[in-house]
Amino acid sequence: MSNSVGAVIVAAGRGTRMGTVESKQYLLLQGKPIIVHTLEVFQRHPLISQIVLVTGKEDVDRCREWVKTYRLDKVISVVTGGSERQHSVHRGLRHLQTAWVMVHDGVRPFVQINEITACYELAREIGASVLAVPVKDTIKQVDKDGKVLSTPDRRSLWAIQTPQTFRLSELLAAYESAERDGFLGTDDSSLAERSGIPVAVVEGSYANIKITTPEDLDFAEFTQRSRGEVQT
Ligand SMILES: Nc1ccn([C@@H]2O[C@H](COP(=O)(O)OP(=O)(O)OP(=O)(O)O)[C@@H](O)[C@H]2O)c(=O)n1
Ligand SMILES: C[C@](O)(CO)[C@H](O)COP(=O)(O)O
Repeated sequence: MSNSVGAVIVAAGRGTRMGTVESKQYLLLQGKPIIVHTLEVFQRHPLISQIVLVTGKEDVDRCREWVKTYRLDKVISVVTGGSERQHSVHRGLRHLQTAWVMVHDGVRPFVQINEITACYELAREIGASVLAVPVKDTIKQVDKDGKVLSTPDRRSLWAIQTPQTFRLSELLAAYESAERDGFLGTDDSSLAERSGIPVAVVEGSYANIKITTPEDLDFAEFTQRSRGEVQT
């Protein structure tokens, strides 16, 4: 139990920026739903013993079917999410029984096995970890009228991805505290940070995109095809 690792995969969003009728996590990539590609990476990882999939109420049945069809036997529960990502993660966390948890976006199917391992190892050492990449562009802080306020030093800026790894009990406490205080964050680490949990970054890959807008689908098709060709 002390080293056991579970994953909460969140897929209860509506994908409004993608603009498709079908929610983006269920669009097909090389003939398979994006969410299944994501689940398969965690299913394959030897460290992961349990997976909780969080999805929309109307999608629970088809997700359970895919769990059977694709033999995703580490998936212990398919549960319904909430109106914000944070609520969906919180619901998922309550169903895990492991010591450690990795929270991951269902629409990041290109995370690699070695990245998951590195995230777990750094979390064990530091307390918590997030996968991330250094930003490539210059970032400016801009006010509501479009006026540039400052240019932060790029060397200290990282674009944060998932997985994000924590002790399950500590992350649950951070989620309870955020709920009590009405704090809404855009990632899990921001809740951990405000609870005083030390978090460190693991340098990942620019390929671990969050499929968000239509142009991401071209990249996703290309990446999935080329990875398939390398494996065959
Ligand atoms: N209420 C929500 C919102 C988001 N997510 C999940 O969190 C991940 C990251 O969210 P994002 O890519 O921003 O997805 P959406 O919220 O679906 O996209 P949009 O903001 O364009 O509607 C996705 O796997 C999404 O399904 C979730 O489980 N529950
Ligand atoms: C958690 C996350 O993937 C980190 O990049 C991201 O913040 C989630 O995106 P959302 O738009 O806030 O749902």
